[in-house]
Amino acid sequence: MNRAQRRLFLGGLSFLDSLAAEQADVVELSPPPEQRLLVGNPEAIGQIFRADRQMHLAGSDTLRPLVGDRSLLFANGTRHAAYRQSIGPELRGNALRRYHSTIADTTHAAIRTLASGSVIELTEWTRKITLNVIGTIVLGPCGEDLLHRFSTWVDGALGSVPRTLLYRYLRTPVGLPTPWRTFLRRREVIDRDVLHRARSADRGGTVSGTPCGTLAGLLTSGREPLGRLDDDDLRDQLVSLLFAGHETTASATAWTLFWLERHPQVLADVREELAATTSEGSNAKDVPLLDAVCRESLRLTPPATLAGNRVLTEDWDLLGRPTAAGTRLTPSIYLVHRRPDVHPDPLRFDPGRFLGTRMPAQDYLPFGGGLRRCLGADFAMLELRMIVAAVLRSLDLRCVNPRRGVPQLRGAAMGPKPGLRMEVRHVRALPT
Ligand code: HEM
Repeated sequence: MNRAQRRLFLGGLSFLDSLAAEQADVVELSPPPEQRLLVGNPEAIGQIFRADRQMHLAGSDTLRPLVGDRSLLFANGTRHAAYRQSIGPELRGNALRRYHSTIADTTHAAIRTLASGSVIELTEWTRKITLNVIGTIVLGPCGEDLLHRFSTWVDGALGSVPRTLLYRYLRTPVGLPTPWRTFLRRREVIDRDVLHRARSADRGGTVSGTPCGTLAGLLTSGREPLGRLDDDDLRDQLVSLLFAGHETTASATAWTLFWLERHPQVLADVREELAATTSEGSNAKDVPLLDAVCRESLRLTPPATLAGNRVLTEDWDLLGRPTAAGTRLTPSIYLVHRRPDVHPDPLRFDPGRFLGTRMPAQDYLPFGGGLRRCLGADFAMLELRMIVAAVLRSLDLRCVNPRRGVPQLRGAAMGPKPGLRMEVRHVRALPT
């Protein structure tokens, strides 16, 4: 690990902020022969995404023990294409309609637990909602217990920088109890339970409707191009979807609610928009301002600061800079979103940037891009709009400690600092 890499790992966002201040284009994190470049130039990132077929995705050492070696997040070539071909259609277009009631019911249930005057830890609250939603979509109704244990397990590894450091660098299988051994012990139980649920869904035990009523049903159906998955493969895909499908969305929802609370005029305008429609936020066209608010929140505080690490499979030319095969390229979403030459006054929350215009993919990339663009992007936008709309329709929130509304990394995801709290000022009746 060289100095820049150490600064990225230990300093995290403060290091990225210093690079953003100088509008860094390409930063060497480690020298050849295992060169690693952090890329903050939109043109270069566009070039990388367009050449994704010439790249090989290197997984993340932090996430690998969580999601497994065979995770679709790290797959390459035909296997990667098969995962995308199988799962992708379930997470976009008309297929999204069947998730509306899950998102609405889960959000309403979470709102019903709140009384006027109560105080919530914002990201914990949004995380519960998004984990319940993705849990239902992946495994079917699966009860709080399994999801709670899943969440505790992830938290043990990624919940804070010291925890992540211990989990990542003290991976000794024997000796004193370490976070790593606790992690492995918990993983064993979770794997068993997740597989059990998926296989019983396979037998029609818990999932109503078609065998593909859940993503587990789809993955256990044996359909081509994936074919039959053995237990290890199935486990890795289920845990990957549960993980990727809730952490980032929870952060995005918390950020959006936070930014709205900090900008009362925007909040009033969104409420007016909602008052003029019966929409639950499922269709972006019915709520253009709310949609713009969600997009601006993803720009200013992107839950994923980096896209996946791409490794060049042949010599290349990156913005006129000769770059050898084997170089690892990491596109930085955070750096692009904070460039004043791309987003004037980048630290200002201004949803107007997204009203009536489409930003070029290389300038705005909360979901990455190219062949690896987030498979759940459309689903995530749907969920984000629907949760925020339901909250605004039924709750008035006031931030108790806005100073905690600053970004902090949690593994790969960037959320508000833990402990950011909202007081529930007023609760309005929900639709029955
Ligand atoms: C606001 C929420 C989300 C954000 C910001 C986000 C962001 C990202 C990013 C940056 C990537 C890497 C793309 C690249 O390397 O170019 C990614 C990949 C992925 N995401 Fe998401 N994501 C979100 C929600 C979700 C959800 C809800 C799901 C599942 C239902 C999901 C599933 C995936 C999968 C499977 C991949 C791997 C795609 C591949 O390698 O082919 N994500 N996401």
